Amino acid sequence: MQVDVVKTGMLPSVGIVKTLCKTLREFPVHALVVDPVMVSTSGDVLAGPSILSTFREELLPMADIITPNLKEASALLNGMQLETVDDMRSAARLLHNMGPKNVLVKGGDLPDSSDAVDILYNGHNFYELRSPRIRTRNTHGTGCSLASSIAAEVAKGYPMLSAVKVAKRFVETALDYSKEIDIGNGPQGPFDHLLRLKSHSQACHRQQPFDPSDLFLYAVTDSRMNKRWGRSIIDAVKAAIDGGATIIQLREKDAETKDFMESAKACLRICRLHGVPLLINDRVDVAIACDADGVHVGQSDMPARVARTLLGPEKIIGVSCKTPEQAEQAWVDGADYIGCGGVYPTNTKENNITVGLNGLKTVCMASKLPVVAIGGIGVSNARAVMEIRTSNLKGVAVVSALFDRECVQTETRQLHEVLLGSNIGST
Ligand SMILES: Cc1ncc(COP(=O)(O)OP(=O)(O)O)c(N)n1
Ligand SMILES: Cc1nc(C(=O)O)sc1CCOP(=O)(O)O
Ligand SMILES: [Mg+2]
Repeated sequence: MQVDVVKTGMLPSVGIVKTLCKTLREFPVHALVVDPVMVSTSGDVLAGPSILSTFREELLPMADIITPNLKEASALLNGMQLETVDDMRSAARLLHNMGPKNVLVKGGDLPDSSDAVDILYNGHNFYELRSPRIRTRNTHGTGCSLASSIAAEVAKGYPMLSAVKVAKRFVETALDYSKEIDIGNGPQGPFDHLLRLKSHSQACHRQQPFDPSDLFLYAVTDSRMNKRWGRSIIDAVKAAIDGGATIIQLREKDAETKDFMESAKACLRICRLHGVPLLINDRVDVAIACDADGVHVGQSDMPARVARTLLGPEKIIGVSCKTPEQAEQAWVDGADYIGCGGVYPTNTKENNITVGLNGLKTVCMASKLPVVAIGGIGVSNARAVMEIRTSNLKGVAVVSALFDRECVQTETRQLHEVLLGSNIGST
């Protein structure tokens, strides 16, 4: 049997570390994930300092990633004080000099931080991975689970940054899901890894984790418009993809649930063929039932936090936001992106408040999440929207300018050209 990825946990003696390194030299693997377990989250010392030099000299240089917590990073760096995110960056750089390809310094124990901040460094770039801190005593085993999840993602073929993001999201979602569990009397309780089995959403066949550049040309369908122009939702989706749409949302307000599910399944097959994510508007149940790539919810729909628990860590969740406060909440709730509008007045959504370009800019600047602009956008004004030039504005979401037209493919292609000409949003 060929082993692709090895993940190490507690290695309690020099002899064991040396045997492991010798075996890995003899039987090389695609990737080695080293969780340098020395000090547990609860503060117990799990491996003595005598093995530190063997770690530094033999094991770390072989690793594709190491995942120390603050105490472990400090122990590997001769007791270096780690109290701020800047300290974590310095530690990541120093540890990288010891030879691993990637270093993930986990800041779960960082004092005075309302977020859980981890620093990933690959020798070229630092990635500051933040998520809301989940207040619970059920944190036993989070470090091991994170490293194991990274190993599993790498074994599935994902690049390291994606693997770390998915693993972090998994741990965060599992922590949140199991924060109320009350087992035992110790200072820490366990968390429940099986949330996805329980939420019936284990199947995820999307090829890639969410990439914010997918928001570049976001086509949102409308059943009334398709009816008016005598085409099926499936033909509309095909045409939009052929014209260059980079993500599709099915916004079928009038559809019967059964018909909606059938159309969604057919659209999903087309989207998967083209590597284009498919989201469902409002209907988390339909998204789960047809294994869509995610959902888009508004302020009066199912809260994103609940949708996240139901959908699991890998599905895409977008939230409509008109204010910085809503954008902050979307981030706290575990959304992947926000939709901000109406940038211009629209006839597609009744009584929609127009926030204008200024409102869009204000929300973008406040948002920690990528943003897609929506509302009254088409070829004539898409460039002006993208020219507000905030780095997290990734694209435009459009309904009528694509679907209330005779040829969806031509309209989409033209909009695609305008967006490419604006040379923004694709980074
Ligand atoms: C990308 C994107 N942004 C905003 C919306 C609007 O969602 P919501 O406020 O829930 O309104 P409805 O679309 O459900 O009428 C969206 N759908 N997509
Ligand atoms: C669905 C939707 N949401 C909006 C918001 O502001 O949140 S505006 C909107 C309708 C967008 O349609 P069109 O591209 O035809 O203007
Ligand atoms: Mg909605």
